[in-house]
Amino acid sequence: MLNTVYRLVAPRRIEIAFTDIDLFGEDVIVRPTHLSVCNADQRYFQGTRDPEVLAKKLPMALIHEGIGEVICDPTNTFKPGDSVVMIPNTPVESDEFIAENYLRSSKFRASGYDGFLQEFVAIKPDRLVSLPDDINKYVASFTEIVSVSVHAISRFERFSHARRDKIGVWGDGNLGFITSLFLKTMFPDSEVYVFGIDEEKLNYFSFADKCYVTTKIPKDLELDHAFECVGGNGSQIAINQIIDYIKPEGTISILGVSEYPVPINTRMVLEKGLRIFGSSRSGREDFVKTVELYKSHPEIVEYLESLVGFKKEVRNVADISIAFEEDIKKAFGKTIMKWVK
Ligand SMILES: NC(=O)C1=CN([C@@H]2O[C@H](COP(=O)(O)OP(=O)(O)OC[C@H]3O[C@@H](n4cnc5c(N)ncnc54)[C@H](OP(=O)(O)O)[C@@H]3O)[C@@H](O)[C@H]2O)C=CC1
Ligand SMILES: O=C(CO)[C@H](O)[C@H](O)COP(=O)(O)O
Ligand SMILES: [Zn+2]
Repeated sequence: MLNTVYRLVAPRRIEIAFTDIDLFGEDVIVRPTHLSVCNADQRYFQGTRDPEVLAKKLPMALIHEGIGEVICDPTNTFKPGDSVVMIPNTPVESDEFIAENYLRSSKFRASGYDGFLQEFVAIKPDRLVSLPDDINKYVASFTEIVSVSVHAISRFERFSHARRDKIGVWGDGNLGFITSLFLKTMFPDSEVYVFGIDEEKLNYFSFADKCYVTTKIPKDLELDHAFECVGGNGSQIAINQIIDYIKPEGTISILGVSEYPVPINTRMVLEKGLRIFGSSRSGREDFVKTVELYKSHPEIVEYLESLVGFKKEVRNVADISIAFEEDIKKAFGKTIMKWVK
């Protein structure tokens, strides 16, 4: 079957390519319905990655956050019409100690390998997780970034000491919102404090115990542990501020992506005996856990509705480009493209 793939060939230039899809192989054929834009897509779209990286990874279809409906499944795992979330990480081996998203051999869609911006996606059945029929599809479209938070919090549970009375989250954007919301859900006895730049954005964090603008943090405030969800140029200030406010033996979870190495106050990391760990992407078990949490805590999905930002119906390259350009301008929330057949 002929498939249309929407590939970024150069910054801000998306072109159509045609590929052939085997309907009788081992892949499920999914028609993407709702696709959500990640900051990583924007770094490729705007060409802010290193030119060498762009030269190596383009052309490729963007988007690694998305859901769709099953068209056909030669493996009989899914039925036509099933609503599914697609997992972008694609492992080719397994390891006893190293999670699928950290194996250097794994491929990741929209990072050097075609993402979900295609008419049809051919995908292994274990890279799909069924969604409840009645879930808000705009919210479900960004399940991948939610699963990244769930993954980092699950690792935090393994790495941090058990006094978790006060946990700080730096970043008043999407990842900060999701991480603080899931910390409240997964550690209901902990107080979650959010630290951001903009009071208006912090108003969205109604579930948090306290919110602070980073220039007005009380001097005597102390945290047991903290998450950095800022990335980019803000990473350095955020990580060093965390180091200032965290108690000895605390754990810092780093999630923000930076293009350049970030200088941090290692002297205080040593003096306080801090543990710092990074997390990137997620795997099948994180997606399954995320969908289970949607079902067991339906209020999560309601809170996540606040992140549904600009909705764009897309039919062609021009519509897709508008979605990416509008996403650059938005103040808060996710941009979601809905395919119109
Ligand atoms: N590890 C992973 O697998 C993943 C990593 N990411 C990365 O996480 C980062 C955040 O993503 P996302 O939430 O979508 O992006 P957003 O831009 O929505 O959020 C970042 C927020 O942090 C705010 N900020 C800037 N400086 C500071 C500071 N010093 N202290 C506190 N907040 C600050 C920004 O404010 P302002 O806009 O005013 O600058 C913005 O609101 C990105 O680098 C992204 O690429 C995303 C998904 C998965
Ligand atoms: O967004 C992400 C996961 O959801 C990661 O930040 C992204 O996968 C990093 O990959 P790349 O090197 O292509 O930016
Ligand atoms: Zn992402």
